[in-house]
Amino acid sequence: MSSKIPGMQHLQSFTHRKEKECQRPEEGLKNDLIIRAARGQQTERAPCWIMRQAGRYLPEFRKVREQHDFFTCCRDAELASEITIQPIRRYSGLLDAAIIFSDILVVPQAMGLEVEMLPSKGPHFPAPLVEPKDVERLRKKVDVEKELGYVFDAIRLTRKKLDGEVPLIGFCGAPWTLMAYMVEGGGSKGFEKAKTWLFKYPEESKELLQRIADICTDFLVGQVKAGAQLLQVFDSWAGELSPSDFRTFSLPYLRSIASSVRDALSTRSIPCPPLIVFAKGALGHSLPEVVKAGYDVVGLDWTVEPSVARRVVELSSCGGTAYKSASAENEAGHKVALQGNLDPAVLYAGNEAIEREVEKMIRAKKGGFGGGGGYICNLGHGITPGVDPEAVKVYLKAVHRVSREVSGAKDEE
Ligand SMILES: Cc1c2[nH]c(c1CCC(=O)O)Cc1[nH]c(c(CCC(=O)O)c1C)Cc1[nH]c(c(CCC(=O)O)c1C)Cc1[nH]c(c(C)c1CCC(=O)O)C2
Repeated sequence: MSSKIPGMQHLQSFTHRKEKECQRPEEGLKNDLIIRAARGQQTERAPCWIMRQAGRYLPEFRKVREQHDFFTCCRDAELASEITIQPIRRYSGLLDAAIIFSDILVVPQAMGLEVEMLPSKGPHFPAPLVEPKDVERLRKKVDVEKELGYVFDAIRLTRKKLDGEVPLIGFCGAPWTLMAYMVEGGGSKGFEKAKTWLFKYPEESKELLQRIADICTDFLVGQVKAGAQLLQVFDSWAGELSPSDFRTFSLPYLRSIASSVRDALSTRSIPCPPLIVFAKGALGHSLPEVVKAGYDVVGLDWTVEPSVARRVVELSSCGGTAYKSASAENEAGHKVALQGNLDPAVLYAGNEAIEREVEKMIRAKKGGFGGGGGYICNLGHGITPGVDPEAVKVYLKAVHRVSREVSGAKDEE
């Protein structure tokens, strides 16, 4: 049918060709450390990036924000790419990835909910979902190209500007975390409203969670097509759920996203970039389950001991009895890598404390991740606004030094 429309055939084959031409994420990169580490490989040092690295602790970001509203920054490709590159420029040679400047809440916006960013209060939904019938207010079908094309534009422009210096990470929020915002109407202490949904309307909650997961899948696939070279799913509020509720209301949707993104890309013959999952606060009880959720990398917060996480991955991949059911091989067939996990508050404590805590995080004899590869250094959550940018430099330099020392020296300690 469509091929009868003049010019359509050409357009279709063009789109097809463009998709076919989609590169492997590491192609053209001057620094592919993070891609190799994400695939479980040994690296000459641990690659490093920082959650929320483009943000309020940077004076250059605050300067842009004086002139422009938060979501304007997200929607304007020039501004979003500029902000994305700010930390790469400032910490030249010290950061091994950029993350596209945007927010997890662009997905609820795309679904039809209004979200404002209130100064010093954070996100606010003027009309949150109060009960299941409110779901009818959401768009039935979300066209991600139409609603979120501005993110894809920002990714394309940022890739151009980065010119292969470091890879670009795309991201989305996890279904449970997004549902929590959509129902609470903003940040929350106890998540009473969102949890009321889970306990009072479990089936409707699952429907909503799956709907969000499907949009996240389309959104992540679109980001890869636009040039994202790794993807991270942020489940910032995973730790608010009991172990059993996490396995009922969060984990299945994290799995769904990983497998659907892999399927969708493979159908289009597009190589799947490494997938990272960050389920904050849930790993104390569910690390083996998250390790086998279909991601290449599991992000850890600071409540998990690095050496213990290493053991969980090791044991499950060599058929150890402790976690026999957990296969630590992801779908790409390599051992799951780990990311994390310095307490962001360490960055307030001065150079000596930063050096000491980096040593603890990385040296195996101190309980750290060690030098066995398959490790991406990060904080255990986002960097906070009050951090001195100079402290970040001290931190990054310490990571380079210590991780270079331990790298490959599996039994150095
Ligand atoms: C929960 C969450 C949100 N957003 C995000 C999460 C998950 C990560 C996490 O748990 O920290 C993710 C996010 N938000 C932002 C990014 C950009 C890329 C990056 O540098 O990491 C990313 C990856 C920019 C932002 N998103 C926001 C800012 C600051 C807003 C401002 O400039 O006023 C930035 C730079 C606003 C935002 N957006 C959100 C909140 C709660 C807030 C307000 C408080 C805060 O800053 O943390 C929702």
